[in-house]
Amino acid sequence: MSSNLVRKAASDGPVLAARNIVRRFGGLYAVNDVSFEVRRGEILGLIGPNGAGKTTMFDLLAGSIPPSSGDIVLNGANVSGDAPHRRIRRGLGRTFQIPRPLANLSLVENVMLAGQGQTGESLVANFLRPFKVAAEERVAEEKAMELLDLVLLSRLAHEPARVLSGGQRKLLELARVMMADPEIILLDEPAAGVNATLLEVIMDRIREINARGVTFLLIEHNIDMVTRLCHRVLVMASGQLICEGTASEVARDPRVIEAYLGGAA
Ligand SMILES: Nc1ncnc2c1ncn2[C@@H]1O[C@H](COP(=O)(O)OP(=O)(O)OP(=O)(O)O)[C@@H](O)[C@H]1O
Repeated sequence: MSSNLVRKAASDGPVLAARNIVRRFGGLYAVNDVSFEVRRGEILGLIGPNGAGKTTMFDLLAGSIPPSSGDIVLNGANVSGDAPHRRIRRGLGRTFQIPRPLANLSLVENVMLAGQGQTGESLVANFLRPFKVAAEERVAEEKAMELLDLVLLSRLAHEPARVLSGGQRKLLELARVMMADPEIILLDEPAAGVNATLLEVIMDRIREINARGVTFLLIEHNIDMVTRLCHRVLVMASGQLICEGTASEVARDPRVIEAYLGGAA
């Protein structure tokens, strides 16, 4: 892949930061005063027992829901009030636990659809500037093919997405999210429902994309994957951040053991 598929860092500080984030659902504090920073270039894991608040935290970071209080800072800019598409433009990508590609479109079309701001998106522009639109589409297709190559799916590029296994859908999702040149990708349970062989491929691809300068924050229940992949790990329980450190540090922490064995910390 050419290096121009990875955008240049906008600043030297943390890529993403949560500052005293609170999110209530009625009387329930799903996220309760959580602060952390995602360092540029790292693979950071977010773990915790069921109901800890991890998915809610992702929804808050991506802008799907607003915080009750606190701030989200992306590349030094406070984006707490920004809609998801504005955060995508600022370099934040997100994948979902269960990817839902458009089943009847080819893989390359699915990846191209994730592209941003092409002239062809406007009907008027399409009519007035057909050559520009065609040229942009060619560039987008080339980039989509490069990304499919990166996730080892290029031989299936023109097959409909419905032929893919669960694990291959996760790889397609990685290519889709890369189409917008993210600086950081939020990965929601990349190992869920994936067979052991494909899991190795997914880990290898995440490492490769990370080596090209993309930062990752990932929610994962597969502790083996977290241990092998993540440079650092955050642990949430009952809406709070209870511990952070390397995988082996957090595994030894009594608060983490208590959270997993005894329910809430
Ligand atoms: N839209 C909502 N309305 C009400 N309560 C919610 C809502 N979303 C999440 N919750 C509650 O917030 C808490 C945190 O849920 P969340 O899904 O963020 O946990 P999680 O750590 O992602 O869990 P899991 O590992 O099971 O996915 C839970 O008690 C959940 O029931």
